[in-house]
Amino acid sequence: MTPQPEQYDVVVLGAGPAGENVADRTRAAGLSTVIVESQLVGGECSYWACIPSKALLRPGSALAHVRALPGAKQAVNGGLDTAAVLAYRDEFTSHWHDDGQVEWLRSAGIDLVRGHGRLAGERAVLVDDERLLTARHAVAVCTGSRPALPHIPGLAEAHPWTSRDATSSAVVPPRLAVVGGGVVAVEMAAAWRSLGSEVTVLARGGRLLGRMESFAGELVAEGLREAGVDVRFHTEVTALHRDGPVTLTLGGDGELVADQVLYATGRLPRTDDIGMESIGLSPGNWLDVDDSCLVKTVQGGWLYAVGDVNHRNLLTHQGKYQARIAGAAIVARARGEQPDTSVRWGEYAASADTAGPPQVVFTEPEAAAVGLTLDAAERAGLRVRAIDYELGQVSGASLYTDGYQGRARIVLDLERRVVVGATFVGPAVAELLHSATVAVVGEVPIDRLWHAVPAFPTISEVWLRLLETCRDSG
Ligand SMILES: Cc1cc2nc3c(=O)[nH]c(=O)nc-3n(C[C@H](O)[C@H](O)[C@H](O)COP(=O)(O)OP(=O)(O)OC[C@H]3O[C@@H](n4cnc5c(N)ncnc54)[C@H](O)[C@@H]3O)c2cc1C
Ligand SMILES: NC(=O)c1ccc[n+]([C@@H]2O[C@H](COP(=O)([O-])OP(=O)(O)OC[C@H]3O[C@@H](n4cnc5c(N)ncnc54)[C@H](O)[C@@H]3O)[C@@H](O)[C@H]2O)c1
Repeated sequence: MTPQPEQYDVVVLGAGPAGENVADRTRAAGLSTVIVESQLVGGECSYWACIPSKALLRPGSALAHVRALPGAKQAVNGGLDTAAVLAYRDEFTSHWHDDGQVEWLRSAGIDLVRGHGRLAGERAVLVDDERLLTARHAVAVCTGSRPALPHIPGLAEAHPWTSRDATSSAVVPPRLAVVGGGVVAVEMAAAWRSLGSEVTVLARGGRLLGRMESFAGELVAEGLREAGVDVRFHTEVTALHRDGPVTLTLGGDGELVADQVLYATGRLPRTDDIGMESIGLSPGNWLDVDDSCLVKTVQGGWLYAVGDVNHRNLLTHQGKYQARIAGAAIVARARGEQPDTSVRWGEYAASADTAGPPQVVFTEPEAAAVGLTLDAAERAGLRVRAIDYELGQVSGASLYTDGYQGRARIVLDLERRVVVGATFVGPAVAELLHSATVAVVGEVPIDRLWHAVPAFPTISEVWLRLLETCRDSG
């Protein structure tokens, strides 16, 4: 029997950072809003991704900085306290309980329905076949993504770790093999190495962090190797066999035995079991959206897809940004307005998604980038120039740690004389990134940047050095 419909203005499917922020915006504007969640309110980010991974990484990076600082290093008598690091991580995930986030929903006036939601035709979501939620104005699909595992003989039987296990394990594997050369691979390799695992990274390509400038991957590989990680390139895993430990067969390069293997080989959309067929769409695909996150192939202006599930940028801050834009568009359309989603940097267009989003990789050294790489800018047809500077030559950096190593690059658009991309790699560069984001998004003319004076002696003085290098080299 079909349950009685419960009508809301907005139904949000998935309570990760994207879903929470859509709901926040629509509810704050006075639209009745319900959110459906099958696991924990807060999503992957809070419990199996950003938060636990950064809690695992931070102690190792703090220790590395102290160990590189004369006077302070003498105070260090041992390594990390593994139990204390894992306890710190567990605190940050609230021991995998979502009471705090449920309370936030309640205080914001957003209704929560727990269970697995599926679209049930236009403007309707059926939860566990028990409750039927209908939406007067919009349904927002915010179901996120999950790890993609390749088809390799023996992989399923080897019970590999995915990002979920790598961020929540209570046990440090003595030997950890990490397959992949992207962000999850390098961050988790760094974290578990700092906790004592013998880590081997198996990258099938010739570099790490393929979406960043190539020097970022090179410096991160160097940092991993200095920490004792065995980083191997052009290495393909062709089969796995678990017999207690797991044996990985490496195409053309023998075998590797490990206690655990992490597969960090990208993501798939969680759209395979959300009722896509009920609205004429195929399950299992990323949802293609316009700049206000409205699903392009669905008529009637009621279906939005926000966050990882639309594949624009798989990052929490971009999902939250899209949610603010989509929320504004839903509210405007609910008021009968026609929001103009074509205005770049306008209220209803997630333009920053396509300008190159900011991202920090929290390894040691950190890699932080925003906007276009030199290659991407050239491929986009821009006439550009890269300006590089060694970060270790900046006073603030040399004071930060002894023997500071790092590099900065800005990509300058020679026609418009604005910065279209920036990359910083080095210890503690994460907090530098927002200065670059403001310069890129604000399209600040390089002549005006001379007046943005960085304080002495901070690492930010690299901006001045980059401008001087640009001037001196014509
Ligand atoms: C190890 C790791 C580390 C990361 N670190 C960072 C970082 O430092 N910074 C950063 O910006 N990004 C990071 N990311 C990426 C970030 O986690 C994602 O971009 C972000 O979580 C996406 O948010 P979302 O709301 O789209 O989806 P999710 O966080 O995946 O949330 C989706 C929610 O929907 C629920 N759901 C799914 N299907 C249904 C259904 N049918 N019914 C009901 N509920 C459903 C899920 O249970 C989940 O709670 C990391 C990712 C990984 C894997
Ligand atoms: N600090 C952060 O911002 C942060 C941290 C972690 C994850 N994330 C986000 O999460 C997303 C997922 O991260 P990820 O590292 O899983 O994906 P990714 O796309 O960054 O990297 C996937 C890696 O796996 C490799 N790969 C793919 N298929 C393979 C196969 N069959 N065999 C061997 N290697 C294979 C790719 O070449 C690549 O090196 C990313 O888009 C990232 O933006 C962000």
